[in-house]
Amino acid sequence: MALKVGIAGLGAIGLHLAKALDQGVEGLELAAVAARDHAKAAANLAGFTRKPAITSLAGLADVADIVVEAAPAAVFEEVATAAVAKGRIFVPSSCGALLPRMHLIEAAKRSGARIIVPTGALLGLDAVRAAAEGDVESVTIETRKPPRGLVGAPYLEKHKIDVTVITTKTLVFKGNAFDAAQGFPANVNVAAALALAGIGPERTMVEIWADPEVTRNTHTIRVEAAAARLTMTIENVPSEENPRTGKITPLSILACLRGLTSTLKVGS
Ligand SMILES: NC(=O)C1=CN([C@@H]2O[C@H](COP(=O)(O)OP(=O)(O)OC[C@H]3O[C@@H](n4cnc5c(N)ncnc54)[C@H](O)[C@@H]3O)[C@@H](O)[C@H]2O)C=CC1
Ligand SMILES: O=C([O-])CC(=O)C(=O)O
Repeated sequence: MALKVGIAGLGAIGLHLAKALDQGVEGLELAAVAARDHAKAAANLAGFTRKPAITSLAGLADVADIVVEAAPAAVFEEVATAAVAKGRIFVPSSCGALLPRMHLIEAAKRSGARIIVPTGALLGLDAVRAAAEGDVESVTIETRKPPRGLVGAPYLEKHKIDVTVITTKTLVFKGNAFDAAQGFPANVNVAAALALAGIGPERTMVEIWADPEVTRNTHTIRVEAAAARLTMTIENVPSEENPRTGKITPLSILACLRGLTSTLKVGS
């Protein structure tokens, strides 16, 4: 029997994922979505072969085996708490919001839920996890985004940094992954995923650059470990709906969901 999928948020990630699931993915069935604007959601779902139910954020966990969160970080808790309490498989996009809520992992242990953080807009988490089974000296991530992809970040507002007037590449943040995720909740979920894969949010170091010369959301990770040295870069095409979000993100989540049911699974 197919696993039922519920998606919170029908934006750059959620709508693409919903469309892909509606086109048919073996072992998975789109059962429900939660959206802020129900009329808009109904219009977006009009052409779907099998229309999913439209539920509340918490209501997804009542009907879905797998709850994918693809909404703003501000509503993360509502989706996550219900999914974990009901023992579902919870797949967060806003994984930066998980860092200050690690109690959800204890709650998941009690309920039998699983929390599966997708690689999302990043790369190489298989190698980082493997390296972290041994000794790791350092993990860093350098993120470069076109300035418009950083607008609205609470850290920039707090420090009165106006990225729209930047004309040369500028380092706007340097610190650990925990602080990066709090200051840039819509920009560096990748840093949170990297931290969770490797040596944790306090030791994972992050640089965020506003760079008018880049057209892609670019992330470079560097790992110094006893077993290997890794340097990897991904250059993501920003999505039309939300320039903060790379187009690869819904594809990565789809690949992650396929891995939950497929007979052949590649990568750790
Ligand atoms: N893990 C990763 O690698 C990445 C994570 N993200 C994160 O994923 C999340 C989703 O990203 P996008 O799809 O680009 O955002 P988006 O802004 O395009 O879409 C979010 C959707 O959630 C809806 N929404 C807002 N409040 C809601 C509510 N109360 N109930 C239901 N729906 C609600 C909005 O109407 C919108 O359609 C964001 O937190 C983003 O920062 C984005 C890119 C990469
Ligand atoms: O899409 C990207 O390049 C990364 C991103 O927004 C995030 O990690 O939140």
